[in-house]
Amino acid sequence: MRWVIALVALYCIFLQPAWSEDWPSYGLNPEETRFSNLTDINLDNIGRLGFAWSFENFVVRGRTHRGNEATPLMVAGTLYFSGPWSVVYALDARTGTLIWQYDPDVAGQAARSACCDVISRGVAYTNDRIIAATFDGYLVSLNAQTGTPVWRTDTFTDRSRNYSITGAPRIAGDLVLIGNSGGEFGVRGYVSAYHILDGSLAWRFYTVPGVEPDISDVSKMMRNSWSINTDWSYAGGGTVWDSIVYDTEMGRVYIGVGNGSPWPAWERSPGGGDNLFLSSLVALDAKTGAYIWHYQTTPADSWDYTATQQITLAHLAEGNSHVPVLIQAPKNGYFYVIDRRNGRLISAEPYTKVTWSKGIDPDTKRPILNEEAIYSGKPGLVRPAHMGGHNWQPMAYNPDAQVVFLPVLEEALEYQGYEKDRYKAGEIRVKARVKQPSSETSPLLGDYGEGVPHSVLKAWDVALQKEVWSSDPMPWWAGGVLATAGGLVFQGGADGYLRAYNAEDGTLVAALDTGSAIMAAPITYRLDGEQYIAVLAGFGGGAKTFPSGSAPLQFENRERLLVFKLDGKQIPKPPSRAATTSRTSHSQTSFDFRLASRGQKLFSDHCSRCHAFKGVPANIPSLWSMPPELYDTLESIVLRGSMSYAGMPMFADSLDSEDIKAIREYLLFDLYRERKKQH
Ligand SMILES: O=C(O)c1cc(C(=O)O)c2c(n1)C(=O)C(=O)c1cc(C(=O)O)[nH]c1-2
Ligand SMILES: [Ca+2]
Repeated sequence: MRWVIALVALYCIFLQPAWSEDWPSYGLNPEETRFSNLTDINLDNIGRLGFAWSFENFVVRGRTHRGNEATPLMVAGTLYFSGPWSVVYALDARTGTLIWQYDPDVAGQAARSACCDVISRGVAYTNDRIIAATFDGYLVSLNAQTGTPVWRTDTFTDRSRNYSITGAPRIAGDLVLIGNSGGEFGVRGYVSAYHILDGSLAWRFYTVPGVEPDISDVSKMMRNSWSINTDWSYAGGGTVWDSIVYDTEMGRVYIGVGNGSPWPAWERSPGGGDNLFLSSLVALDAKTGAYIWHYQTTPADSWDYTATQQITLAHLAEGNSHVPVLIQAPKNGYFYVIDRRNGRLISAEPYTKVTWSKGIDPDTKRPILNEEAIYSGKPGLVRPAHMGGHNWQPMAYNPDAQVVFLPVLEEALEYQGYEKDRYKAGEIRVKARVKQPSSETSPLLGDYGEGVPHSVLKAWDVALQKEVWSSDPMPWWAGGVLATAGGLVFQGGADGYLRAYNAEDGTLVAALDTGSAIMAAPITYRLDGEQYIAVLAGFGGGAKTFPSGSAPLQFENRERLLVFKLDGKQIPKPPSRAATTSRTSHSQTSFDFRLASRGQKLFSDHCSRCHAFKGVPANIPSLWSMPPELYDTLESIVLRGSMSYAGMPMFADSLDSEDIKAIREYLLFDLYRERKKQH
């Protein structure tokens, strides 16, 4: 008996992975499980969790606070993370003292290419280097001790298109991999691998065909899945904007590919076709980038059903053998288990209510399309909605229990085709719009429409492909997840709570009110014998307006890093939110109604993708509550970029002086009308 214990002890000392106390990569380990083996904080003492310290000194431009989506890294006592505008921070992980900060000075104009805020999901660490990707497309290697740049390389192939980067780079041996974003603007997706040593390009893989002739069998295979009438001025889409995973066992990387440009397949590729590799998982040789296999989750996608969501590597029993699998819950509502060796679909089951499809055909392994989801010539009511049943918010996987803890979005929206296609560089090019189900369509949802939108956390048995438990509903757009061997699952919420659940049965065991909406995933680390939980807070990203029940309706939306430990203190909250009322003392009293009505349309086409409509609370400043003098300087702001540093880009390529007069007329007329009503 004693030698068994000794062996176990030896195992613990020597075979414990090196990352047991650090958090050295985006998903904790190469498999990206986000399951930590730390147990100091556990089910018995979770009630004692409290506040340790916070870091609040983020680079903020102008009045606009942005979202925080990064997963911090903790390596040898230092925390590394990226915030809005791709600024990288290195902090003492015990105290929160800033060690260095690297600001890549992303041009404010780059915000023009943001579908979903100027955010960043994190950095990579390897051999005393921090590798960061900037929103405007550069990959930078920094000395981890000092933050001094070692090399910097431009990852964009075509700067006339609206590419951006929000995803975290991933390390694969001596290479670093990075994709990009812009699927909503008309770009051609690709992933690039660079040598860590000097930043030189090792390989690049395009996810959709280009305009050049096809030389390889893979590009011919892709091409054959697109119509010959494809309008390549949209460039196809297929951005690799989030998940890339390195399989150390097989020397491969798996990439998750995004939606097409434009969204409706019938507009994109008239005449049909699956449009490879949109909405697909693709396996590539890590050293060369050569194609190995793919599995397309949503053939001919028309709903922004990206397959960019987190990919986690696992092993599952199948008969008598152990199969290396990858698991993913993409936006489209199905949970996939795929054989890593060959891309074979092992199983797929809906993790939320799904209306666009009636299941996966067991023979063809393809989804069975529900024709009602097609919105050509009529609205299509679809669940999940375009933000997905699951978005970028990371999930966690306990490999022993074979259970995933998944942040799920419950939402249904109505899609409509949108003729607008006045192609100006820098405009959203999706040719579709989404709206709340109308009185005409919502009865069609039946019980599929109940209580949406909201968030839930689900425990999902990967082997059985079924739900184990589900949390109570939370405000929409809840955060990423961390699971620990202490029997706990952590998740932040838009309502500002950091919650801990009993992993086995989903009982809520702690709920700490931080006053700050949390979208990012928590991490945990251990230093000097003390376990910490750290999470970035701050609302933004693809969620533009503050959801009902969310913290920023009550407290100022601020970027924060919050760190917790046992027997901590009371959590300080941000200041109460200043009331934002429509107000101006502008003196204009007579209006040109035709001009104002044109302005309303221009606002909707160009401004509303960032600025919310009147009365809707959001973190991008409202155009209904500007200081009066700004209404008279709109032209210099919009056409000459006088506020571009703050992230209000120049629109001289798509709007002119007459347009600005119209937008101004609309806003001032609306404010005047309101003032009249009040008197
Ligand atoms: O197609 C794309 O290139 C692309 C990029 C991004 C991004 O990089 O943030 C998002 C999306 N799509 C997207 O569809 C989406 O729902 C989304 C949410 C968020 C976010 O940060 O909250 N980004 C993105
Ligand atoms: Ca997208």
